[in-house]
Amino acid sequence: MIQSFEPTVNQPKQVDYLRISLIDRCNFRCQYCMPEEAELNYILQQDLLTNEELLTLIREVFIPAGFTRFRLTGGEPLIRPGVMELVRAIASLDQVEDLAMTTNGFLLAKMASDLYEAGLRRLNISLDSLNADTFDWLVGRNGQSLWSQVWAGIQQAYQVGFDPLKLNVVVIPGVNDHEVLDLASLTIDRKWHVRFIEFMPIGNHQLFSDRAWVPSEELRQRIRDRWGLEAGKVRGNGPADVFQIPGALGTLGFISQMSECFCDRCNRMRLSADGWLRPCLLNETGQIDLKTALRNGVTFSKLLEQVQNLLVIKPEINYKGRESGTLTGTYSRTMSQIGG
Ligand SMILES: Nc1nc2c(ncn2[C@@H]2O[C@H](COP(=O)(O)OP(=O)(O)OP(=O)(O)O)[C@@H](O)[C@H]2O)c(=O)[nH]1
Ligand SMILES: C[S@@+](CC[C@H](N)C(=O)[O-])C[C@H]1O[C@@H](n2cnc3c(N)ncnc32)[C@H](O)[C@@H]1O
Ligand code: SF4
Ligand code: SF4
Repeated sequence: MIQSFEPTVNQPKQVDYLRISLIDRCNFRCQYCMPEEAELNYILQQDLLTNEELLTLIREVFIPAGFTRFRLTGGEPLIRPGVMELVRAIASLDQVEDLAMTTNGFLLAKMASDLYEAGLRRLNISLDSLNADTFDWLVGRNGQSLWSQVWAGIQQAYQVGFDPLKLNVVVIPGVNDHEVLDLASLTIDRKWHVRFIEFMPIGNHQLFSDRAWVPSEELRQRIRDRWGLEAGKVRGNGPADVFQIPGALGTLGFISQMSECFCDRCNRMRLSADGWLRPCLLNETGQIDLKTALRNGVTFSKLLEQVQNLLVIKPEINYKGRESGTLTGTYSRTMSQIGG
């Protein structure tokens, strides 16, 4: 497996990265994603892609279409039955250059070691607060302190050797934005990569209208004022702009889909747990139902052709709604259903 860091340059990217949602369910109810009161129609068991179907699509369609990097997400990927076997099978494919997972970390203390042994090397873990009460409120599980369980999962993943280890923080004004310096300081003597994500209007519209989002540049200025901030020496495959505190072991990433536009370097598509291929997170145009086609016996070459056609038109589909009001529209699938 090839390490995925590369020099700091922004250039148009080949679309070679597939985010796969393994399941739309979750053991958390994050306020910004799938709050307790949200009425969600979960995918029925029979509509989920089976492990075998998913592997077939990766082997026969996505790899031939040029995808070499895969991220497993959800919902919560670690509650997907058979996740370990799936990781092992994907990691063993020769053409797979990068296999990563985005998780809430709750089950990592007991699963990190087996995941590493199965071939996973990169983990992005959500950690929105260092305060147990704020965290429990944010993940919608008041009264049960989950923070220490997630923190133990992060430590375990670090010890097992996951590198890079990234922590994702969705910054919500008045909720956790005052913790930005504390969270940033985690990178000083640990080789962790803390990424601040601007809150997007998918998931909890009420919270978004009440609180809105904090521009990354404002966060950077606070960090600059405290320690100074320089361009990161390495960057990932994704939308984050990478910086670091001078002399720090880790880095700081800023995912700024509200204040900036990184769509010109978009290198990804998304596959939902029920087999819909989506060319853009924030634009619902152009999705294709690969599961139904596969189950109806459409040939692999025909499926490949459909994906290749979608790749051709993806630049036209990439998110263009900033000025035309898409941000206030409602999406038919939420973040937990798309995979972030
Ligand atoms: N607008 C937009 N946001 C994205 C995109 N990819 C990721 N994000 C945002 O970044 C968050 C964190 O993404 P991760 O799942 O950690 O993955 P990543 O940052 O792309 O991963 P790396 O491969 O480690 O760089 C997602 O939940 C989204 O909020 C994208 O293509 N477009
Ligand atoms: C949908 S979750 C799925 C994976 C896993 N359950 C987790 O939380 O890491 C993927 C990412 O989406 C982010 N996310 C969810 N809703 C968001 C929103 N409305 N705005 C910005 N990021 C969001 C989460 O913080 C997480 O980093
Ligand atoms: S952000 Fe992740 S952990 Fe939180 S509710 Fe959404 S899917 Fe679950
Ligand atoms: S908003 Fe769409 S086009 Fe832009 S980076 Fe995200 S997925 Fe790609």
